[in-house]
Amino acid sequence: MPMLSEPSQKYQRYTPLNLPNRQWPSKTFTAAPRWLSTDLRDGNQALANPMTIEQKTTFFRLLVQCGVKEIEVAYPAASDTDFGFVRSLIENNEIPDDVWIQVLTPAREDLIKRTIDSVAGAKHAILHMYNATSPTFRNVVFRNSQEKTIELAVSHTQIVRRLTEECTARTGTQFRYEYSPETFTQTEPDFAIAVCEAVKKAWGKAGPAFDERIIFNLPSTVEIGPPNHYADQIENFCNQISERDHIFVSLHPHNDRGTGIASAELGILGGGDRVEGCFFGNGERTGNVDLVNLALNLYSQGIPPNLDFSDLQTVIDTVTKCNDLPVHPRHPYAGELVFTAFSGSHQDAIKKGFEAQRIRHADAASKGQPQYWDIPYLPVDPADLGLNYEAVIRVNSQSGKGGIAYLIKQHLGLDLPRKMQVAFYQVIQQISDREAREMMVDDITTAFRTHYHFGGPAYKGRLSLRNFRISTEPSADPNSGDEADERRRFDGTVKVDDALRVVRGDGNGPLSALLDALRTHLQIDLSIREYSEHTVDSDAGQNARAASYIELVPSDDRKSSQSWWGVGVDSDIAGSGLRAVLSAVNSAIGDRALPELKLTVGFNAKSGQADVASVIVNTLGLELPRRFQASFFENVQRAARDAGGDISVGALSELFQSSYNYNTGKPSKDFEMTSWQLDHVDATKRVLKGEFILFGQTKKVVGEGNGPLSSTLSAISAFIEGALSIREYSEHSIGEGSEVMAASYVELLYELDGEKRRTSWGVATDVDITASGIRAVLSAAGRLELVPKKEN
Ligand SMILES: CC(=O)SCCNC(=O)CCNC(=O)[C@H](O)C(C)(C)COP(=O)(O)OP(=O)(O)OC[C@H]1O[C@@H](n2cnc3c(N)ncnc32)[C@H](O)[C@@H]1OP(=O)(O)O
Ligand SMILES: CC(C)C(=O)C(=O)O
Repeated sequence: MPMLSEPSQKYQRYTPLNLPNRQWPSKTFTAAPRWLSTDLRDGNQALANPMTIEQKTTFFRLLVQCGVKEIEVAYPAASDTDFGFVRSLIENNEIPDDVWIQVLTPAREDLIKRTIDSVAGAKHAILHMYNATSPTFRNVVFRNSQEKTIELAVSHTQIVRRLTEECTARTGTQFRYEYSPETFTQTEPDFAIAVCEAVKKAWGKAGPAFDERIIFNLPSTVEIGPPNHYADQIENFCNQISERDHIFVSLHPHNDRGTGIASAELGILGGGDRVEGCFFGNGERTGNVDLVNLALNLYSQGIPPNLDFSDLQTVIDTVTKCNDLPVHPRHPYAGELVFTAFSGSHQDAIKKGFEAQRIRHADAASKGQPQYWDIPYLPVDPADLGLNYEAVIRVNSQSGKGGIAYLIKQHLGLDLPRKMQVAFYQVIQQISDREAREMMVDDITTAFRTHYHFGGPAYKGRLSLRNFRISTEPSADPNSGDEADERRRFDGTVKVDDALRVVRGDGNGPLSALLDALRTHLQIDLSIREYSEHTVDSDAGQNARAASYIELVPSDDRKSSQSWWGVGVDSDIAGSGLRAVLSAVNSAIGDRALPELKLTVGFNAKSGQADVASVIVNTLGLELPRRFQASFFENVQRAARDAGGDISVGALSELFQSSYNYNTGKPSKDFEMTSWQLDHVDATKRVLKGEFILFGQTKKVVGEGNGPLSSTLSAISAFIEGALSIREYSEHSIGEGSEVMAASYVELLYELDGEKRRTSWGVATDVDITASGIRAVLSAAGRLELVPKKEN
């Protein structure tokens, strides 16, 4: 049958109360109500497969753990399982002393008796009896008049009193009494009050103390009106009932209209003291009111809910397992999507909110003021519920730059500049549009690493920085007298595709010097349009690193609409900037062919120092320091003159090896180390003992210094005239993993009375870095034509 065009012919409106002085609309929440969980009764009776004793026990323990102090555990007369469950709680001492278990019974003597038997021996129990009071139930279900309905409630309350007192006398169990005029919201208000007055009188023991109060539970058994009507009904009841201070008014909202939460909240404002409900709103039909939701609503208003959901995921997992019902992904607080924003403007606001809050909190902390939570779109902090921020922002085609930047910040620690956010957003948009799916965090960070050639060998671009040195060059105008005019020089080794290139350039800073080097050696002509940097891992103290961001544009078109962004992170600020330049350069060059390093050429009239150094690094793996390059270049030029022009690559590296006695394969050298031992005498004193070949003869040596190199010099000095000192030293690794070796470079200065000072470079490699340093010193010493000490 289709929906009716005139539904008033089928459905009747609720009858509003005439309550001219209603107070609840201007009241606010100040404290949490008492909570009763009816998961194990009203929740359980609504399940296709009611819980087993094991499931009920697990659920009971969870409720206790969350701090629920009144728990309706069963309808014991319904089944042996329910009866047995109550007995097992008591017999296994599962009930803490401050927890009251509650059991429900209809108004039938045999069933009341069995219900009381189920709780006999418990420390505390609430006996809960109900009978329906509304006209339909009176007429249809019970076929009772109003008088008979009151009589049923009164006579069975008297039975409850008698049987509970007998039980107390027998077992010591302390009872409280709860009475429910079932279908309260559909009952004539005056009649509901009349029934409760009669029950109170029949009970005859209600008093003002906590244990003495009678509980009147006023259920919206079926939610038939809006929440303001429920609030009116509760306020009216609270005003009319006698001895209000001898009563706890309990609310028991269902959710047929989807306003169970609102009904409970307005009902509390109307005077309710206590709320009965289920976790995540399980219960008959559309369920009972959700206690988790109600409690966290209070929490988000700064009111302690007296329930602990600090580990909400465990609560969800336990409840869904026991009920065998899922929690909807959009369920307030608990749904898996409720702390998640997919849409761009939400993400942007959340990201800005977190940034602003960090500053606001630091300020409040410094003034000893509360650090209030105020994040757009997030009413509570997921962390308070034991949830992380992982899911706060998820990215799909509806997302914007802000959300993506937030994830990059969260997961890579990088705070992208605004224009770079826009650029990276386009990268993600393209992927997300193309693949028509949500972009997971891994997708985004991988896209970032791939696009910017960032974060490890797997993401390396065509160009990568092997080593570098930045030095200061005096200004081109020596008369300027301005230190700011000093130029910077970049000397470094860059891996270009598969070859290593020694490059150099200068500029007014390290980055422009690198760009100059790339322009000179690789015909890559780009300039910087935007640069920014920040500290990463700022909590890491000395280990903090710098992140740099660079936008490059073609040098001949600084206003170009096309630009390339790059990012670099390094412990050194210059290093991070240089890496950022190469990151952007990698995007800019794409697949473009670069001028090749013609390793077949070796040396010819056009070759410069860098070309020769490039040959050495590619053939021998040695990354010569700049002044070593210059020194060797002079050798090469001399050799080329002698050879009448060009030198092949092979001859060039042989020349290097023979010049510095480096891995020549020749068995004996005039200066070599055959054994060594370095003793650390104290923090600044080392003693080197060993056997060196000096002037072609094996000598036992001893030297002392503050490190291996000075100790080696001291050991040699005993055998020579004049004085040796170290002018420059550097080292680097060659190879990777277990194959790694150390390469050391030393420039020695030799001073001999009456003679010109001489200098020479030496080089050595060894698996041990100390040994490679000692060998490099001997390699340099061997080229200095040292004068042996005259024998005394
Ligand atoms: C709104 C609520 O959630 S109320 C709680 C509902 N929960 C349950 O019903 C779960 C447990 N119930 C049961 O296991 C069974 O209904 C029992 C064991 C209580 C009773 O079973 P039965 O004796 O077979 O009766 P049945 O289930 O058919 O109940 C209907 C009878 O109880 C009467 N009845 C219904 N509610 C009540 C009540 N609160 N007090 C007294 N009698 C009642 C009905 O008028 C009807 O009586 P009739 O047989 O004379 O016409
Ligand atoms: C037994 C009563 C309180 C009940 O569950 C209801 O009316 O929903």
